[in-house]
Amino acid sequence: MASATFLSTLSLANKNYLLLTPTHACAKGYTNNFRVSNLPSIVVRKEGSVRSQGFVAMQEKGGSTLSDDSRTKTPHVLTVAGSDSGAGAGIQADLKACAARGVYCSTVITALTAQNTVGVQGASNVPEDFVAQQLKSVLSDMQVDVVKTGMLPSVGIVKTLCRTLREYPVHALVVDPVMVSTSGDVLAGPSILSTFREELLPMADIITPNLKEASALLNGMQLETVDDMRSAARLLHNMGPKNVLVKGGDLPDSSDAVDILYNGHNFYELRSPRIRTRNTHGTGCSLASSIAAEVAKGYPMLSAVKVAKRFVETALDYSKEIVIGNGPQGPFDHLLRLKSHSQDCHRQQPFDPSDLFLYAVTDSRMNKRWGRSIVDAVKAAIDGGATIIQLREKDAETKDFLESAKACLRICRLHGVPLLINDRVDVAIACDADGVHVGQSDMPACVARTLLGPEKIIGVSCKTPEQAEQAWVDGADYIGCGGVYPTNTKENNITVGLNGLKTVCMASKLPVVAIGGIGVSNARAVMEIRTPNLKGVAVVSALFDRECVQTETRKLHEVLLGSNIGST
Ligand SMILES: Cc1ncc(COP(=O)(O)OP(=O)(O)O)c(N)n1
Ligand SMILES: Cc1ncsc1CCOP(=O)(O)O
Ligand SMILES: [Mg+2]
Repeated sequence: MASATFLSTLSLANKNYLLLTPTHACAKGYTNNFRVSNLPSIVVRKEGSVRSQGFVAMQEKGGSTLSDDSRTKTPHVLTVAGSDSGAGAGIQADLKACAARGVYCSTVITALTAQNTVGVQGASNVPEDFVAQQLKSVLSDMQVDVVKTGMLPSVGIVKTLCRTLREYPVHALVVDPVMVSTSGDVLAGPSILSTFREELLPMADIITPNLKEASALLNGMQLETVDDMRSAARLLHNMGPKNVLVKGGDLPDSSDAVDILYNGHNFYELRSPRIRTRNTHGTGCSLASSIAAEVAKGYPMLSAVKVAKRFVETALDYSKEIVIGNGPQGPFDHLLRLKSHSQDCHRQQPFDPSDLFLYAVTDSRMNKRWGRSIVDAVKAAIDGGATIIQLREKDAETKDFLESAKACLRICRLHGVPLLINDRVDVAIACDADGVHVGQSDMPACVARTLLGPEKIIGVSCKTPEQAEQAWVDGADYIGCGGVYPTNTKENNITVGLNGLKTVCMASKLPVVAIGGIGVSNARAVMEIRTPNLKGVAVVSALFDRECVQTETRKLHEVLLGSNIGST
């Protein structure tokens, strides 16, 4: 075990590190807080604590000692809990909650349960010595910040955990004293209560009982009001945990969800509107894991609890209509992804380069000039044969842009035409558009990719082979090359001509759409440069600065079909 009480060297990734005692670290300007922004986030703790005797890792370089910011530690939660085969609660919920909250999560499994949305059909405890082995494997190697406990089904397992935590201290311990599943099945019997009270609770930084669990820990005390919850929190605090969160989800006659947090000095009443949903299985596990995640990131307990509670409420609200299983209590979606995928019958198709064939790019000024809404413009372009739409609304207020984008998206989805947003990655995310188009001075494509995820379509404007190469490296799906011809639509835009287009097409590993001054009269000439990855033309004024968008789109469509290039 690394000790903070002496100075030593440690080899990490073939580099030598100095282990600093808390005294050294504080003298260097590190605080006793767990994580300080911009500083290496390895724990510095007071000596004598049962917590982590952590250290600040300092890289030795050429005799001088430099702080190694490049090795910022990943926040790490270890969950010690039971497996839920239905994956709504237990280990599986903990993993999802930690993933959603952006921390690493390792697992020690204490029991296997056969479980679904109806209830718990069976449970089998993992032997104590194998729980001990799992704990040792993770804690001896993986720099765990916070241990979170869930189902601890035997006195022996609780004792094993407490013993191992004394041997391998961590920064914080979050105890969810799971005793009864949400379906009412008993997961830890009364014999465990005294071991909880005497051994586990005194080690905890926070415990998170619901009303039934708080009552069981307090020998059956009646808990029916918020005042009762406060009394329970105080009594539980006397058992040794630093903080107590009594969850009032089961409180009768309350339209709000009220939880009481008590830290021995102050009571905090955390109140939020109750979310009416069937899908609450695993709420307790997820809340405790989320608290653990925020503590692992370095938040103080009150902030951690508030953020965790808000996260779970958001996920519950998002998951209200999800249908999984036939029982009374369904799981919810921690990653806020399942609803749009499962319920949207017009979901996005994977990107197909042939969609670039007739690429219609809207322009708010032109539509205004011709007295049509952006939605009408998009409808007309699709009716005329546009194969992809980009909303390029440079003057729109964000709120109006978002509303229009949502309306356009409904139309596009109905017709199976992808809808991209120009420049505004935020708007694309907010309306769940199919992707974005960004230029060289917009948000870098690699950042947009991180924000949008792997499935969305990203296009990048490129005038040179180098830019085309970078777009590919950044994870773009296509490039827009131009202006091929002079244009009034974009000010100060350099024209690359057909030669520039050809050069970029030949260098590009990505499909290309040509843009700039293109219309019925010259589209054929553009396509005739005959490079296989030129898939189509992107057009603004030749479609939208005209009286009838549908007619102009149809004419261009015919020209492109006539050129017989790029459509496959
Ligand atoms: C398909 C397509 N290609 C290029 C552009 C131009 O994007 P950008 O360079 O960011 O300029 P603005 O359109 O934002 O003025 C485009 N929009 N679409
Ligand atoms: C946005 C853009 N990027 C390069 S040229 C251009 C304008 C294209 O508009 P138009 O089709 O009216 O020439
Ligand atoms: Mg742009």
